[in-house]
Amino acid sequence: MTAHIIDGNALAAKIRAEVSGRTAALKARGIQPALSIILVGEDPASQVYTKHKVNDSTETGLAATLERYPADMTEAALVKRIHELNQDPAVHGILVQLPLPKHLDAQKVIETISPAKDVDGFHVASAGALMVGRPGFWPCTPYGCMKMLESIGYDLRGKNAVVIGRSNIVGKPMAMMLLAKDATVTICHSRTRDLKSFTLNADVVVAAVGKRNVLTADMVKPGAVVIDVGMNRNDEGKLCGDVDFAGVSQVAGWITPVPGGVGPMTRAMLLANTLEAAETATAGQ
Ligand SMILES: Nc1nc(=O)c2c([nH]1)NC[C@@H]1CN(c3ccc(C(=O)N[C@@H](CCC(=O)O)C(=O)O)cc3)C=[N+]21
Repeated sequence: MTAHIIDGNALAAKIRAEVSGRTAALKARGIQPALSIILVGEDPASQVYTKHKVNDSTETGLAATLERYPADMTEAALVKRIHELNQDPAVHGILVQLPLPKHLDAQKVIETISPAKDVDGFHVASAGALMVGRPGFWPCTPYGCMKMLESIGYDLRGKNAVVIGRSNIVGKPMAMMLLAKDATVTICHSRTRDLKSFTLNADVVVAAVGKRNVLTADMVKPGAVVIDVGMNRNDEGKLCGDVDFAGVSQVAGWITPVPGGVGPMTRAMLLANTLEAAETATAGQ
């Protein structure tokens, strides 16, 4: 058996096209949707990612501003800048690229972002809203995973979903989104005993650990949907996920590739969240 591939690049392109349409509608009302991205320090991966985000934004008609600050920026200065952006009606979304330099308390910094502009969905208020099913921004990576499931018409009601990983950014919000669709959700993590006993029972597995080959063919129920959130490098320096793709794709029914899976969807959902922020902020204007 060979799994169907869920093409994140293709689905992300579709979402970007929708975003472009909504951007055009806002512009017709004289509103320019705008995203401010803050990058502190020189992390090479962050520089690449933020450049991608600016390019994606420009391509879909959003105005993205990348503000770069030195690695020794103080928390007070960063918080002050975020307060200014919170007050600026021309800015609809604010994103502070992670990781931040060690001397800055990332969660504290994120919580200075107005929840109405928290397009990453990392604010504690956004997390709370997701948990209780109130309106608020959903973190882009798990949100993108839900869109991928939706794209194959997958009905989660009563299904067994296993999330491997319990981060605030992916694992926990992913579990909440699956639960809201009536899946029976299990969160596994580094202290889980006998991971395979859980994954073998899963109709859906989301791997979000950040380690290669966390999920291998012998751990997957035939026909299961496998979503790979991992971003790792193999021995040849090539990008790979948490899932042994070659093996698991022989067993699974559906699988997402890396690259070209969840990554592009994460970026697309950031655009969608920013549009949503702009539409909400300017409703009736
Ligand atoms: N405030 C904040 N928000 C984030 O959303 C955020 C962050 N900080 N810090 C870093 C992580 C990582 N992340 C990725 C998004 C897309 C790809 C992506 O598009 N990957 C491509 C490959 C890109 C490549 O070739 O390197 C793919 O999987 O096909 C990767 C990684 C967002 N993050």
